[in-house]
Amino acid sequence: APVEERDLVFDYIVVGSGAGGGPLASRLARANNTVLLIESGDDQGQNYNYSIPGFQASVTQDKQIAWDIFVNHYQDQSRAQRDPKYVPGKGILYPRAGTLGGCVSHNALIWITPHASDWDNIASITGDSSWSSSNMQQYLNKVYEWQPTGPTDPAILLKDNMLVQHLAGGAAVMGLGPDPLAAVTGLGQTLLVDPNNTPGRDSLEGFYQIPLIQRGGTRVSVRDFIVDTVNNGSPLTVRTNAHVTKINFDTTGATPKAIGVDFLDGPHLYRASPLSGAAGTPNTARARKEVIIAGGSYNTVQTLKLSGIGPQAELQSFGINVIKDAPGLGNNMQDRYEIPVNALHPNDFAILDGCTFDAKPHDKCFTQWQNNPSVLGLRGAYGSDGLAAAMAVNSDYADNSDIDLFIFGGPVNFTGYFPRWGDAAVASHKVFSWYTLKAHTRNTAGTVELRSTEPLDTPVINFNYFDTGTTANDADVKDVKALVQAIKMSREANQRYYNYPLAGTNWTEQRPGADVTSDADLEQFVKDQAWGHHACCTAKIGSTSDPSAVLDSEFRVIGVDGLRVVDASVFPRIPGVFIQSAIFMVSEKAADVILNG
Ligand SMILES: Cc1cc2nc3c(=O)[nH]c(=O)nc-3n(C[C@H](O)[C@H](O)[C@H](O)COP(=O)(O)OP(=O)(O)OC[C@H]3O[C@@H](n4cnc5c(N)ncnc54)[C@H](O)[C@@H]3O)c2cc1C
Repeated sequence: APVEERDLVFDYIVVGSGAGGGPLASRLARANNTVLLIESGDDQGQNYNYSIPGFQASVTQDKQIAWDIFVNHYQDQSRAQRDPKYVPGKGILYPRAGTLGGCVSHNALIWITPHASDWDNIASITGDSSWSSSNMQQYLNKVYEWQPTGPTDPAILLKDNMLVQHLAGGAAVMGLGPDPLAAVTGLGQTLLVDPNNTPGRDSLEGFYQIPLIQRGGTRVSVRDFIVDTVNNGSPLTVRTNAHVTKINFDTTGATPKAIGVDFLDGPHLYRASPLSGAAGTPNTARARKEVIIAGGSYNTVQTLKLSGIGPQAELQSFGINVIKDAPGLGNNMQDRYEIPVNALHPNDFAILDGCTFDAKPHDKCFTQWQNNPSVLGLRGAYGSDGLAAAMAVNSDYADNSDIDLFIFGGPVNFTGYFPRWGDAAVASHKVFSWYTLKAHTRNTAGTVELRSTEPLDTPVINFNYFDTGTTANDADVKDVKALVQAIKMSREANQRYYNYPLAGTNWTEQRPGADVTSDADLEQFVKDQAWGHHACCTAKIGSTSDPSAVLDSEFRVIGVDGLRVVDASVFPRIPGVFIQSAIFMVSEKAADVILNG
């Protein structure tokens, strides 16, 4: 064989370097296995959009990083059009990242660890007690070996009196309102409370700081763990600018066995990238032991389907040779629902003075961030992701005692995702948003289907929101009503702002808007304008007797040898409040299962 081909034989091939693939590939290589990590994007670690937490909105627009995926919340286009974020002919923008570190390299950095019930549910579905919450704790400890976390320094927030007024209003709604005369110091105390490390935190309502994946005000995460793994001499080969098109199987035995992948070399090949257009150069790699797919909830499904694993009828309709009928693949997709309350002031928030969010010489906040490289408290607004603190709530519609509403606030004009949303989020310095993330959503009706057999095409993604999705046991009604409760709490926080007269100006509500008051109108607002960004569960782990399960409890694709999936798609039910910590833990667990059986 030519030298090149011999070079591309590894113990393990991992496809995708995000939350699922990055830690796993690093761990396998640190245990002295040769690993090929194939990533469609490239390394943007030196790009300020990556490293500055305050650029978490701008980074999703960075052409070097962005995968602009468009999805349908509703298939009925007349209904879809009710959302001002809708783009005719395309749908709703769902930002993804094609870069080293995956979406962890462009996300909002928020670090909230999963609920115990998330893991105990998998243990109970599969009968595999290694998924119990008590056993999963060790994997969180392993994540903390490489993942630093910490909140924004409260001192930064407390310098802005108008911001203090708003946050104190939120604390007051949660029964933790400081004495109006000592709002700054009282709020300072409240903001020391860590939502991940408070006893009983899964169900403890309160007002919390928001931990971020950062060290000293710089984003640090999966990308850095991968780079450190290469630099410490572990046998990890990272092949960036390489897009996997197909998994190859040996079908001579009784069970098909994954033996490698075909891929295309070249930058920005995937058509979700604004820089796409090139066709790439075909290449192939072989795995001695296993192939692990970690392309994320959309791309893992696409890659498996193109390779002959998926619902038989769908594969046959595209003329794809069926390796394994997996009726559940691409179904069961879940996501949060999120919704804002935006309040507009006549004047700017002081914390944003001089911030132009472009790292140009006139960007005073950038200069401050750059001149104080390691002291978080001195780095100013850009050391934060702009989201200051959160109300954690168990809504009246929750199925158990776990927190199911996370209502976070900050001086950001956030209304969801649409083209150039990142510019809109920071262009005005006059808007405060309380914005709710609904955890433990009940809709499992989302789907990812092939658009064509062209691997560089994006798939067709339907979320089937609310009443067009899961409706059994009033699932949709309860989710809507919980979100309406959150809007009311956000509005109450904005009212209580006036209890803390620190010279903040009067606000007017931009969205939902003063005229949207009845429950019926608020419910309609939620249905029209909610969005999500934690898509998951498209290749679920399940009991081997469940025909819709795609993976067994050890991440193996059921009915195929040498092939696992390790990313956001593996969850049977959407975990916790934020998802990256749960995926990192899954990735560490997968490494343990593969290395130690
Ligand atoms: C805008 C945004 C903000 C977010 N904010 C937060 C937050 O604050 N906190 C939180 O907990 N979660 C957040 N999330 C969610 C979280 O970042 C993702 O859920 C998580 O990164 C998903 O991990 P993954 O491994 O499944 O996929 P990804 O992280 O998307 O990684 C998949 C990787 O695979 C690569 N890939 C895909 N297909 C191929 C192929 N065929 N060949 C080669 N490479 C391929 C992609 O380029 C990508 O790098 C956010 C998500 C978004 C979109």
